[in-house]
Order: sequence, then structure tokens, then C-alpha cells
Amino acid sequence: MNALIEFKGVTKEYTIGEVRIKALGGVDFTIAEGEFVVMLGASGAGKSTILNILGGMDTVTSGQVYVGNQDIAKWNEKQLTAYRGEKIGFVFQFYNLIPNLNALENVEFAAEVSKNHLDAKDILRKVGLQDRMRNFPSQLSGGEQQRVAIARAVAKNPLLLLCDEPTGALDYVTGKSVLKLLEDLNRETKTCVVLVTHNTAIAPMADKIIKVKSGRIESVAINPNKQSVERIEW
Ligand SMILES: Nc1ncnc2c1ncn2[C@@H]1O[C@H](COP(=O)(O)OP(=O)(O)OP(=O)(O)O)[C@@H](O)[C@H]1O
Repeated sequence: MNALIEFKGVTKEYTIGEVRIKALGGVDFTIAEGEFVVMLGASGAGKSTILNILGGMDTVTSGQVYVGNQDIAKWNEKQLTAYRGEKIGFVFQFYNLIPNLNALENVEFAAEVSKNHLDAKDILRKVGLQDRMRNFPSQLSGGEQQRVAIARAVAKNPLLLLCDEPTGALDYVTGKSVLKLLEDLNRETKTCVVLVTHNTAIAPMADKIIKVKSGRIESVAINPNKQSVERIEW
């Protein structure tokens, strides 16, 4: 498979007053087209920093970040804004829906940014929310809100779906159904998924497992025995 993503010697330092914090100290990995990647690591290891750089939400201190053949680390804010809008679907732990828009409007609002967007109603049906389209976020359960957030991310027909602890606020059964939805979307649409989690138990659902430790890559492993999340217990 072709590499869709390549991080080469990526470093990231944050400066707060006089203090410099090294969040990434030389990160290298590749992600192939269509891969489902699980990224694991302790709190503060640098996972969100990697995801934010990949999503064009943060910039590198040094190094290259190839998406296709383009080094997005060289891009200016305008280019990164277009990249985020067109190519990246984000799913966060706490959904981040717009409270005064209903489910359908939340999805349509995000989809309109992208030229190649999919039909918002179709996607909401796909995530099982055909009867909840007119509900506002406050009228939906946590699991339903996360389904809207996934629909919103997928509706723009992104190159990459980046998920930061998407089940962190959900109970076991609801979390599992959200992971199953991501698994199905990855299989059916071939959209590359990068899922950041503390939950090492779900690693078997990945094509590739990337472990991050203290701002560096500890290991990258191709999973020879990929399993559906339905068959994984934790
Ligand atoms: N905006 C920022 N300003 C300063 N330091 C930051 C900033 N963002 C992250 N850091 C620091 O960079 C390091 C890596 O943080 P990051 O959020 O990437 O870790 P993480 O692996 O995602 O952790 P968690 O699992 O707790 O979310 C940490 O030491 C963190 O304190």
C-alpha cells in the first residue's frame, strides 16, 4: 500500500514565558491509504500534539509532514485552513457540537465547507439517527451526540478521520457501538482513521498500532490478526 502520511523528524516545542516544553522530540512514522490506526501512549506522551499537527491545527517546530506528496509543515495559515476544511474530519472526546443547531444543521454546516461533501441526511441515517435529525444536542444522549459528531466529520468526505479519545466520555456498550461505527466507515469508505486512545485493549481492531512515549515513537506494529471490535472485550 502507498504511504498517505509520512512524519519525518517532527519536533514540537511550546514556549510559555521562559519555559520551553518539548512535546515531540523527533517523530517518524507512515500511514498507508485506507489504514485504521490506533495510537496509544500515556498522558502527556504527545498523541494529541501529533493529531493536531496532522490535522493542520498546530504547526511543527522542525521536520516534515507529508500528506500525499505535499509537505504541509511548509504551508501558511491560509493553506492549512483550506486543508482542515476540505480534508480533515475531527472527532473529539466531548463532541463539540454547536448547541443552537439541531443534528441535521450541525452536519450540514460542517459539510458545506467541503466541495465534495456527502448528503447530510444520508450520513445521519447511516449512523442510525434517522429519527433524531431535528433534535438539538441537549436533547441527545452522549452516544447520540458522538454519532452526530462522527456524521459531521464524515459528511465532508475527508481524506483523514482524526479521533481523539472518541469514547472517553461514553459507557462501555455505547463506546463499543461508536468504535463499531468507525470500523464500518473505514471499511466501507476506505477513509483513513487515526484513533488516539488510552485504552490498549482496542489495539486488536487496528491495521497499525503506533505507541508514543515521552514525545517519541516507541513502536509501530502492523497487526497480523485484525479483529472486529465486536469480538474484543475489556
Ligand atoms: N498548547 C500547549 N502549550 C504548552 N504545552 C503543551 C501544549 N499542548 C501540549 N503541551 C505539552 O506537550 C506535551 C504533550 O501533550 P499532548 O497533549 O500531546 O499529550 P497526550 O499524549 O495527548 O496526553 P493526553 O492523553 O493526556 O491527552 C505535554 O507535556 C503537554 O503538557
